[in-house]
Amino acid sequence: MSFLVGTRSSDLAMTQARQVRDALARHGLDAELKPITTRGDVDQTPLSRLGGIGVFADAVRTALLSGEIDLAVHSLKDLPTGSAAGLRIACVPTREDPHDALVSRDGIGLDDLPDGARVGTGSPRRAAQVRARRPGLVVVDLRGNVPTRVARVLGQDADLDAVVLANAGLRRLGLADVVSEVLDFAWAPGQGCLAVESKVDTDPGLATVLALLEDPEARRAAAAERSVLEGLGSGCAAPVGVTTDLSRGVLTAVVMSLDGTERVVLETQLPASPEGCRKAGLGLAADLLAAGAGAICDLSSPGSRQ
Ligand SMILES: NCc1[nH]cc(CCC(=O)O)c1CC(=O)O
Repeated sequence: MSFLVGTRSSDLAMTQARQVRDALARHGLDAELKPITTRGDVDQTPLSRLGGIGVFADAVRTALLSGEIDLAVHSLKDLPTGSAAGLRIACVPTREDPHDALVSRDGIGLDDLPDGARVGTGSPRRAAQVRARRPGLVVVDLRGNVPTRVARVLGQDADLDAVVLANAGLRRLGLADVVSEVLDFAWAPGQGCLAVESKVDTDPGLATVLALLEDPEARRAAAAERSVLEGLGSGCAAPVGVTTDLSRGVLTAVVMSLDGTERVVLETQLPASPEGCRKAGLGLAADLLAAGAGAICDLSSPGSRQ
């Protein structure tokens, strides 16, 4: 019996799904890839207007529920925080680097770009962080898959001086060489993690193997980080960044104004269980709101959280 692994049709999504397929094969399970085109791949409207949450995941989840595929491989940060009826995140494999990366020409770092340089990102969080660090730079809205975005800086018709992308996506695509600087920005909740989703009542043999691919540390960090967004009620066009330091057991969250001039930063201790981590993240979100996070940006509007 061969299982069908569904994912978005982008290079990155297919590469991620291939990794999961290969891991299943190492445990003796046969699986094939099935690309699924989503609204987020077809529509080039800025994510902050498209109603970001779930834009990439919905079509893949529908295919999973209908039995067209047996597994869905998502970038965890693109999954809506609420659970989907009948589905579960069967495993969170070992996390890639969660940081953002700057891609510029000649390896120029963020602090060395000249004032007026044009930096591309479609993420309000990344835009706020770039503006906070370098108010003299011009942030340009950007969509498209990872290679397309890199080409805006390094391609023939380059029109930007730099772009900010997830280091995880670049590394998975074998593009680590183009990175000029790994940024110390607070990252998007779940960035660098995959979520392998199945039906609650999936094949028991498949469920057993998926449990072997689980990285408990990645699951804890993902649970903590995602619950911050859940607690803020964010979709989120709101610039929300997090960092998790599992060795110290600390989750930090930052809510920024879009122009990068204001921020509220708080941290909390993480307990051992994923459910405890989720509660800690929800508590941190409540504390952020009590500290005025809702006054510096619109936390409720839908949009990108890349
Ligand atoms: N929103 C698009 C998206 N979803 C996941 C990744 C990269 C991989 C990851 O963050 O795990 C990206 C590209 C990016 O943010 O640059």
